[in-house]
Amino acid sequence: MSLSLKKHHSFAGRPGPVVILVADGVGVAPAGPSNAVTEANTPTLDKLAKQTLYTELAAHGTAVGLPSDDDMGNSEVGHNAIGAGRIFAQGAKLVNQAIASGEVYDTEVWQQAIQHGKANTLHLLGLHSDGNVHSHTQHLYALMQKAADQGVTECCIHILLDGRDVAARSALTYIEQTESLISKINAQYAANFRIASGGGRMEITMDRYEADWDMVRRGYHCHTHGVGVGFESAAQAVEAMYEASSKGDQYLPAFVIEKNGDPVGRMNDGDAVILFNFRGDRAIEISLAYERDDFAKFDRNEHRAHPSLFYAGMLQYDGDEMVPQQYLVNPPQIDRTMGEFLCAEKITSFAISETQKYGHVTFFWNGNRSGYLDKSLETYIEIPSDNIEFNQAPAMKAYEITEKTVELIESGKFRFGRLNLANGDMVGHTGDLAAAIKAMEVVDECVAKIIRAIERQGGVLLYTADHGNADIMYTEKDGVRHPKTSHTLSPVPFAIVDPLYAGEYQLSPPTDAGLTHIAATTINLLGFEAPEDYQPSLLRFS
Ligand SMILES: O=C(O)[C@@H](CO)OP(=O)(O)O
Ligand SMILES: [Mn+2]
Ligand SMILES: [Mn+2]
Repeated sequence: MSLSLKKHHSFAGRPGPVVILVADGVGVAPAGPSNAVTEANTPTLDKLAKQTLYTELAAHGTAVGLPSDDDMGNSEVGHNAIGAGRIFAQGAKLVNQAIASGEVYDTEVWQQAIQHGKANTLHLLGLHSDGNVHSHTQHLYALMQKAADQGVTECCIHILLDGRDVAARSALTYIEQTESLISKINAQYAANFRIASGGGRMEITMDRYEADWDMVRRGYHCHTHGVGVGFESAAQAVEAMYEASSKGDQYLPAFVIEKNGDPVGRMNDGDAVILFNFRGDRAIEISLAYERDDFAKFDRNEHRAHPSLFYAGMLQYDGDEMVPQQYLVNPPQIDRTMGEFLCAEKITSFAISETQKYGHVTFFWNGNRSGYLDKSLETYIEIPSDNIEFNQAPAMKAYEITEKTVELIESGKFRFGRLNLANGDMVGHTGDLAAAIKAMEVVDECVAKIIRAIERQGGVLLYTADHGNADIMYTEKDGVRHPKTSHTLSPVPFAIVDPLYAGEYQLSPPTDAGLTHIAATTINLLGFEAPEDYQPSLLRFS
């Protein structure tokens, strides 16, 4: 199918650029003391929610290609949906299907992993929860059971504690479930399955967008060479770390399970390693560390020589850079994204965010493609994020992103642009209500500044979010508040700020309006008819 767009039948577009502002993690939930969005003083956002050109969009579950409507949204599926204008079955669903059909075990990669596991040891590494954003323990359990059924007796599980997609201190629940399957398998097959190492996902292994390679270094040495504080069991490790500080699971340090002072599961030559995460952003760096011969981001031989391993991912996390080379399930094939259509029409555009969300407005936006679609038309800008817990600096880099965005809008060089303000999400994940309120006030100020630039240029601003987070900061049970660090199932706001608006169109959202409807809407506002197979525009033109 061709990538060219037809001129719109009635709307020629505005003189200034169309800009999409994604306020990451800012959903719409009932007002109340746990809602940082409504508790914050946000005059600009309040005004947007009251205008006629305002609606709310579904941002979770089947509307964004997840297995069920119990699945909260996340940045990957949210930005994929906004950029692609259609619903694609996402990693979580594709892995469920491949496991249910047994297809995953027919792959050459699985069979080779089993050969290595039978001759040596199979290592399964990944995020250890049922959050279904990066991974799901049911996937881990299916792989463990199948490996055992196929004759693997030596298997090490390396667990990354979550507390970010699930309750802040829920690691012990998942450890208990995993230990119980381990006991069952070990009894059934006289096998030696065991948890070998672990640590909090924001402390080791799962860095993204090269924000902090040291995290990956710590995780690599922990899982591979057994470097970390030693404990007799994972439960004991977590209990001891809970005693020692008030940190949630995501921030707990690296630990190693030892027997008589020796790690129970170092990686050795000839072993197989499977990373069972399905989402890409936080899986790419550790994959590079395991599979690239010329890897140079840190010294893998610092403690012991880097072993020769058979490495595979659950999915291929980056199809352009082919990371990893070996994988079990084909990733979603997201084609014909909005960016490709706009480039084909020679529309100039910018994308900007800080490191933590930079790949969201580029890689995820473009259907998981690395790099520029067309460098002569696009400008991508990354403002470096700080490596701290973001409740300590809830403004993050929002002011810097805003200042640069205003400059890009006013340069007159761009017809389209998108930016992501990370605050609602990254501060929301810390579970710190006061900081999240502050974060929302910063977002409000930044939105106001961007609106003024749009007004000066006669452009259009689309204000929205990719999923909820800051809109529910705690839950309450028996009078006790439990911080909620995860995303929410909330819809997200969608407001059009069009200073030259003269009634040329009305907002007319279908009942199932979701993030995938933004692309066609944007294309209309740029003066084109949307591609026929896109989810329909939210606008009706008179
Ligand atoms: O931090 C992350 O990796 C996820 C939560 O697991 O958040 P987001 O989808 O907003 O990037
Ligand atoms: Mn997000
Ligand atoms: Mn998030």
